[in-house]
Formats: sequence, structure tokens, C-alpha cells
Amino acid sequence: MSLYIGIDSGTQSTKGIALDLDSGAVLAEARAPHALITGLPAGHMEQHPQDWAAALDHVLEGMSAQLTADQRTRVRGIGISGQQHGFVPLDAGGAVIRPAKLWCDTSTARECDLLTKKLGGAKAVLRKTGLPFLPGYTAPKIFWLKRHEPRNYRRLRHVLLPHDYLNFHLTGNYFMEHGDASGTALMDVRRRAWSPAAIAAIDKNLADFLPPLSASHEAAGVLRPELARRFGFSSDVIVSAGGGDNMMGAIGTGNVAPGVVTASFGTSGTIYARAAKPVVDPDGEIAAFCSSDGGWLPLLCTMNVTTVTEHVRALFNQDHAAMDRAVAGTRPGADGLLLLPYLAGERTPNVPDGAGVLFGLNAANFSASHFARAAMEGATLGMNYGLRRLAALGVKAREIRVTGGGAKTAVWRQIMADVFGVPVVAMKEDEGAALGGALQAAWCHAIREGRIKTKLSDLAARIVAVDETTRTLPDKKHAARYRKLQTLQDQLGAAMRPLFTARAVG
Ligand SMILES: Nc1ncnc2c1ncn2[C@@H]1O[C@H](COP(=O)(O)OP(=O)(O)O)[C@@H](O)[C@H]1O
Ligand SMILES: O=C(CO)[C@@H](O)[C@H](O)COP(=O)(O)O
Repeated sequence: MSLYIGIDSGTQSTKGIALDLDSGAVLAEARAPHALITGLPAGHMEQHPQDWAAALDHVLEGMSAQLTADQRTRVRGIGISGQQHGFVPLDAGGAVIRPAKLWCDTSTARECDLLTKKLGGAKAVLRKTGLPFLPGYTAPKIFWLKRHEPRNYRRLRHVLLPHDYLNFHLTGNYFMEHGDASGTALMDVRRRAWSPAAIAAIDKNLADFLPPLSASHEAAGVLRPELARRFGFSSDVIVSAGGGDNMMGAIGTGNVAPGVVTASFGTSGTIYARAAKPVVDPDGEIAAFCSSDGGWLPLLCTMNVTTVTEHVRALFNQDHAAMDRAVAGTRPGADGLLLLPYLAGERTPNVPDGAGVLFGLNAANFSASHFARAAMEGATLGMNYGLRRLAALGVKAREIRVTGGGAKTAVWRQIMADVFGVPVVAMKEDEGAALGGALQAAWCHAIREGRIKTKLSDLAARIVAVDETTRTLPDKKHAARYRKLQTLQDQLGAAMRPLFTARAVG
């Protein structure tokens, strides 16, 4: 029996599973929340990296307590998935200089404009790196530190991403793999190498602060002895390369070969499909990321999904079951109530100064149930904007595997199927990114042990399974209704843009 631990450090919590690779059974599970820093100016979204490390230790401790002593010694590897793009600035001794600016921080729109100009305009940026500079990505956050906090910038010696920081916490090594690194916007994603042009636009010395790029089957290192002792593990547990949460979600939903499309309904909304070659969107809306299994992962990301539904749920003091019943009691289209869900600004389309808009309020739809439906529908229509763009780039979905917190809800899955116009199905293991971490750790361990022909796609084919009881087919009448709503949401978004800018300036 060999056990592999998968960890997903998301925006709101850290989740872990311990997988018995022989039987495919999950033998332990644990979770620990971590909060955003409150009281920051609008658009600034930050967390303390030390909180992620504390949550990770708590989760590892919790799982260790659920395993027998024998099972603990059979843990062979740990694979970490983490929210993408966050900038963890470390000094020469590896201490965190300031909190991490996150993927959902929109305070760096000005830095994006400046970097784009330095590289010769939007087209030149796409030619040189494959990705535009967007506020969510890491590069403008580093430039922001240089421009706004020069004293902190002078102390900078190591740039890490959230999951790299957790790898560093576990192993003591500065390490980066292609998948998560592709979300920095400092890489030429076509060549899977750092982009000298993007780096020089910020600071020519920055290259010294970036770890060399490693392939995703390599190990970040071995678990530090004091942690191995603390969790009761043996002294040779490897920590695999890990990756961004979407890259690891791809592995954990079996999206490791062409033809599979995954949608994640977490704090953010993402839709992605693994590709054997880079897929660069000439409009820069679909992100040309690398995967964390040696390929590429064209991906759409919207910033407003379960945060939106959670706000509505909190406002009306409902638990998830009550909210689901409320939504089930209303008609598709929420009797004319439509939400443009840009509560935190938006990445796709790129509207960093955006805000939420409830459109079509009247006496008949002024109710908690209609607000709840409008929240689920608005977030899903927002994601469908990108699904259509993916289709235009040749990635056509015949069915969509859904994962993340929102995918647990049957009534929301029906909205997903109706909006996307294809069947959706959830996974047997709903912590897809954590499962991806466990599988990548098993792959990395096998290669390290000399079983070099081991394929991640074979491991995934054996372990990953859809939950057929959740398969949901689109309803033709509802799908037609949502096509009209989609047009209306697109028009509403376009019409509001000048007003968002006026509001930001005012
Ligand atoms: N049954 C459910 N219906 C809708 N949302 C849910 C449900 N269960 C959990 N969530 C929400 O999903 C989010 C967590 O999803 P997850 O994919 O773990 O997010 P992240 O990785 O961004 O932290 C939370 O906002 C949580 O409240
Ligand atoms: O920025 C992106 C993808 O580009 C986000 O998907 C983050 O990776 C955060 O993920 P969740 O916390 O929502 O899982």
C-alpha cells in the first residue's frame, strides 16, 4: 500500500486528502479556513502566506490523526495545489516581506498599462509571452511593489507563488514548475522559459530572484525531517512539483488528454481543457497557461462565482439547502432579474474597475429567491462568455466536468447545463485539485524510483471517475431562454463600461 497526500490551498480554505493509490480509496480528509486581510482599500486583496502554511500544517496534522501508524509510514509523497498568481515576496533569509497580493487583486491596472507599453503594445506582448498583462497576474504585482513600496522591493530576493511558498515551507527549497509559473506573465509560454523581455520591463535584476523552471514530474524536494517527525511520516516523503489549482484540478478531473473540458465553480470560475500545443488567443481573453503535466491549459477565468452566491446567502441568512430550495422554486430567468456579477471587478472580460449591477428589478422579482437565482445565473452566464471564446479557438465541449464548491448543488448544475448547452457531470471526488495533487505526487514518486515509463494519464484513468448520478442534461426551452439572457448580459456589461470608469475616476 502506498499513500499520496494531495493538498489544495484555495482562496478561502485549504483542503487535503490522503489517497491509497492501490485501491483508489480516500483514507483521510481535512480542511482549514484562511481569511482575506480586511480593511484594505478597494481593489486590494491580500492574505498572509504564513496563514496558508499554518492551515497546511493543521490539515496535515488532521489527516495524520485519521491514519493508523502503519498507514502514516506508507505516505510516499505530497502534491500541493494553490490559488494561482499570488505574489509571495521573500527576503534573503526566506522571510515574508509583506502580505501576498492575490489573483483577485485589481489594484495594478496602471502597472499593466505601463508594462504593455514597455513591451511595445498589446500585440507585441502576446508575441513575446503569449499572455497579456492583466491585473490578476503576478508580473504587475511585482512592478507595483517596486513603484509603491520601494523599501520592501529593495529587500526582495525570492519571488514565489502561493503553492511554491507551501513547497518551500515543506522542503526549504525555492522551486517553480511550468504550470503555475505560466500565470506570472513573466514566461514565454510557447517556449516554457522565462521571458527576458517581460523580466527586463520590471527590473533586469529580477531574473536573479526567480527560481529556475522545472518540469512538472520533478520533485520540489523531500519533506523536512522535523515535519516528517511531527506528522509521523517516514523520512523520505517527497514533495512533488505541485501546480496552480486549475492545473491540478485538470489532473484531478481527468483532464489530461484532449477532449475533456472542466469547469470549476470556486471563489473564481474557470473553464479549461488540456492541449498538446500552446493555444494563444489573439484577443488575449483565454489565458495560454501551461499545464502541470507537461502540456498546455487554455483557460478562462472569471473572478465572481461563489463569492457572489455566498453574499446573497449571507444576506438572507440561509444555509445551502435553503438557498437551493429557494432557487428551485423560481423560474429560469428569475422573472426578469439579471445580475452582472462584477463584485470584485472582472478579469474576463477585462474590467478591473467593474462593479455588480442588478438589472430588471420589479415588484414580482424583488425576493430572496429571485436574488439567489439571479446570483447563480449571473455567475454562470459570466463563465459562458469564456466558453464561447474557447469554442472560437477550437476547444469545443461535448460535456463539461464540474468541480469546486458550487458544483455540489443540483439546482445550480441544472443552470450550468442549460447555460452551457451541454451535459454537465460532477466528479466522485469533489476535491478535484487535491486529488490532482495526490496523483501528481504518485507520478513524480514513480519516476524518481526509476519507473520512468509511468504516465500520469494512466494513473488518472485508473483513479479519477465521474459521478454518473450527477449527470445533468440541458433543457431545450431553458437553454433558449438563457441564450437571450446571455445577449442581454453581454449588452449590459458593454453599456456599463464607461460608467464603471466614470465611477472609478469620481
Ligand atoms: N453546496 C454548495 N452550494 C454552493 N456553494 C457552495 C456549496 N458548498 C460550498 N460552497 C461554496 O464554495 C466555495 C468553496 O469552493 P472551493 O472550490 O473550495 O473554493 P476555493 O478553492 O476558491 O477556496 C465557498 O464559497 C463555499 O461556500
Ligand atoms: O486566477 C485564477 C485563475 O487564473 C483563479 O482560478 C485562482 O487560481 C483562484 O482559484 P480558486 O481559489 O477560485 O480555486
